[in-house]
This record gives sequence, structure tokens and C-alpha cells, in this order.
Amino acid sequence: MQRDLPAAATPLLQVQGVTLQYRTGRHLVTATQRVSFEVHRGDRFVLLGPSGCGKSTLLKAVGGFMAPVEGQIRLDGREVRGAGPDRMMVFQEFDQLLPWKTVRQNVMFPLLASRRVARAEAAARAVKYIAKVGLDQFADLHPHMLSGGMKQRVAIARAMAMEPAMLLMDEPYAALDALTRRKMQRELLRLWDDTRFTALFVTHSIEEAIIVGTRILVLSPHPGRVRAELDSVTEGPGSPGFGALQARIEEMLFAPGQAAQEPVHA
Ligand SMILES: Nc1ncnc2c1ncn2[C@@H]1O[C@H](COP(=O)(O)OP(=O)(O)OP(=O)(O)O)[C@@H](O)[C@H]1O
Repeated sequence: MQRDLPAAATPLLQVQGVTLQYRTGRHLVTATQRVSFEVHRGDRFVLLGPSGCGKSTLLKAVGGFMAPVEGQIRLDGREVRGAGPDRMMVFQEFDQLLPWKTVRQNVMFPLLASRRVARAEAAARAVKYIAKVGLDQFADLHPHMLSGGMKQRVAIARAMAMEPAMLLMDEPYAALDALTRRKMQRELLRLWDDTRFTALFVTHSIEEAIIVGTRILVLSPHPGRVRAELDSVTEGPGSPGFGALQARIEEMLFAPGQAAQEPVHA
């Protein structure tokens, strides 16, 4: 049984020994094996690893779209048993917005559909979060009139407007060009300074993990196991601390035989 701990001491998310599998026909694919980590309130926690190591699958499981075959996922001390408005997803794809609705209507949509708040409050939250992502001038446009980066901002505003316990971000910037991607990463940090949300962020870019994350979980290749859990650095790209961490993670991911080692906690 869980003991009652002060709210600040209990991790917001506890992933304990989680194994996730897909069954396709006669095949059983193990996506992650006994993965454990904890996310605290205000963390920008990054899942980092090569393609196919189970990052998206872990995010799906935290989102409640898939149940572990082994282990447990707890949010705020309660076992995750399904999807809920306390975990909002932002995906990589630009087409996650409803094309027939304006930016404002897109942001209001989940608030109204989930009956979380009344229309006036939904409208007020849309104004607030559209402004936070710098799109006030574009609130009444439809998605096809926006750039890829702007659409991602709308998706982030829509998720944040729900004021979820946790934002689940699955490579949200992977489809953007390098300059826009860098700009969006900076914006995310600015938004975080402003609202201190908790995010679980998936990427396969080491650089992005260090820029965006406060904590980084490095996963080994398929099936994903925890290779290391590291603190990120606050210095920007090009600084000695950043370069050293980048080199350390590269070594973990690319040096032969690394997957067999015990996880590193630093
Ligand atoms: N719907 C599915 N059915 C069967 N197998 C799947 C399914 N989705 C993912 N997998 C398999 O599970 C493993 C983990 O996939 P996942 O998409 O979680 O990895 P990832 O680390 O997010 O990769 P990427 O960075 O390429 O998105 C892979 O071997 C993949 O082929």
C-alpha cells in the first residue's frame, strides 16, 4: 500500500519496472523492458534513445492508451488505467489540428468536448494560451493558413489550455526545419519559465534532449531498457558543459556493448 507522503515529495509520475509489448499476429514485439523512472512536478523529463527503443510506446502507456504487461504506472499516486484530460499529448504531425476550426476553436475544442469548463472559461483560456505561444494575431485563422511551426504552437496552446498535470510531447519539433526547431525549443523554455508545467518529452536528438530537458533518461536500443538517468545542463550549445554531456551520451548510445551495463544514475 502507498503511504501518504506530502504532495511535494511524491513524484507526479512513477514508472516502475514497465514492460510494454505489441502482439501482431503470431509475433510478440517487446518495445520496452522493465523501465523505471520518476518525474517530479516541474520536471522537463526527456526520453532519449535510438529509433525503435520504445520512446513513443512509453509515452502511449503514460497517456493510458496501452497497459504494461509487467510493472506499474502511477500518476499522482494512482495507477494509470486509461486516458484522461490530466495528460495531454502533443504529436509530431502538423495535421493534429481540426482543419475546419480556427486556431481559437481548436484550442477551445478539448475544453468543451471534455466538459471541463463552461464556454466563457474555455474562451478565456484560449485567449490566454494563444497569447502565451505568441499567436494572438492569428486566433481567427484556419490551420491551412499557418506554417508548420505555428501549427505546433497551436497544438501546444491547446494542450496547455487543458491545464493538465502533465504534457506528453512526442517529438513535437521533429518535422520542423532546423532554425524553426531551435526557435521552438527556446520558446518552450520561455513558456516553462512562465507556467512551470511538467513535461515528458520524447526525442532521438541528443542536442534537443540537453536543450529541452532538466532530466534525461537514456534508453538502450530495442527493446528499450534504461541505460542512464542524467541531469541536463543549463548552459547552451557550444559551452563546455553542453559538449561534455553530449559526448557522454553519444558514448552511451554508440559505444559497443553498452546495453549490457547497469544503469547509470547521475
Ligand atoms: N502498433 C505497433 N504494432 C506493433 N509493433 C509496434 C507498434 N508500434 C511500435 N511497434 C514496435 O515497438 C518498438 C518500439 O517502437 P516505438 O515507436 O515506441 O519506438 P521509438 O523509440 O518511439 O522510435 P522512433 O524514434 O522511430 O519513433 C519497435 O520495434 C516498433 O516496431
